[in-house]
Amino acid sequence: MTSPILTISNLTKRFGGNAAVSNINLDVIRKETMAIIGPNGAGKTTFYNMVSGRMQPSEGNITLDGKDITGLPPHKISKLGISRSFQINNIFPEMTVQENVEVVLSAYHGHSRKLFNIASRNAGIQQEAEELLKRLGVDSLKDRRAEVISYGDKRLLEIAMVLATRPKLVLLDEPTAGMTPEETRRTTKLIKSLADSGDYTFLITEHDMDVVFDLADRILVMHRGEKLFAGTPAEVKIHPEVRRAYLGEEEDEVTGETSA
Ligand SMILES: Nc1ncnc2c1ncn2[C@@H]1O[C@H](COP(=O)(O)OP(=O)(O)OP(=O)(O)O)[C@@H](O)[C@H]1O
Repeated sequence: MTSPILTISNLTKRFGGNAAVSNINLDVIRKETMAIIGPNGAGKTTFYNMVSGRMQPSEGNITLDGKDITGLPPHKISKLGISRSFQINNIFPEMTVQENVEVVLSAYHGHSRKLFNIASRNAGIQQEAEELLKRLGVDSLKDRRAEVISYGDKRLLEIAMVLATRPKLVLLDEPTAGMTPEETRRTTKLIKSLADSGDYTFLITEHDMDVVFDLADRILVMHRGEKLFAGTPAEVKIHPEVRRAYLGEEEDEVTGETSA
C-alpha cells in the first residue's frame, strides 16, 4: 500500500463567497479503503462530486493514476476508471438481476447496451456476470426481475454493476443508507471482503460510524470544507479536534458510542 491512485491537490469549491470545500490535499493509496466523514454541511458531497466530475472545482487538481482529470465530465472520468454507485438509479427494473450486470459488461467489452444484444447472450459475459453476482452474494437471485428484489439486494446489485466496469477507484455513496441493521451488517461484510481481496480501491462516504470504523483503512475527516484530519480509525477516534468537531452535532458520533 504505497503508491497513490488518486492525488488531490489544493481542491477548492466556492459557491458565491462560501467555500464548500477549501484547499484539500489528499492521496488515496492503491487498494486501500478510504472513508470520508464529517458533520452535516462539511463538504463531503461537494468533494465527491468534484472527484466524479459532477462539479467543476474552483481551484486545485485531481490526478488519477498520474493523469490529470480535473474538471472532466463524469462519462470521461468513468471511462478513465472512477466508477460511482448511485442509489439504485442505474438498475433496469424489468430485467433480471443477471441481465443488469450483463448490460454493463457488454458495454464494458465494447458491445452495444441495447436490449437485443442481451437476448443473444454471450457465454463469456454470462459467466463473468455470474461470478460477480457470486462475489456479492446475490447469485441466488440472478433470474429474478430486479424490481422484485429487496432494497438491500438492489444496492448489492448496484455494486456488482459498478465493479463490472473494472474501475481503478470505486466511489460508494452511503452504501448502507436506508438499510435494515441486518442488511447493513451483510453489506459491510461484503465490502470488507471485496476490499480484503486486494482487487479494489474504495472511496466511501457513509454516515454510519460503525460501518466507517469497520471498513476504512484510513478516514478523511472534513469540517466546514476543510480537511480536519486524515488518518487511521484508531487515530481518528482519539483526535481531540475531531472529537470537538463532532460534539454539538451528535455527541460521540465519531466513536459510535452514546454519551451518558
Ligand atoms: N449547489 C450549491 N450551491 C450553494 N451552496 C452549496 C451547494 N452545494 C452545497 N452547498 C453548500 O456547501 C456546503 C457543503 O455542502 P455538502 O453537501 O458538500 O456537505 P455534506 O458534508 O455532504 O453534508 P451532508 O452530510 O449534510 O450531506 C454547505 O454549506 C452547503 O449548503
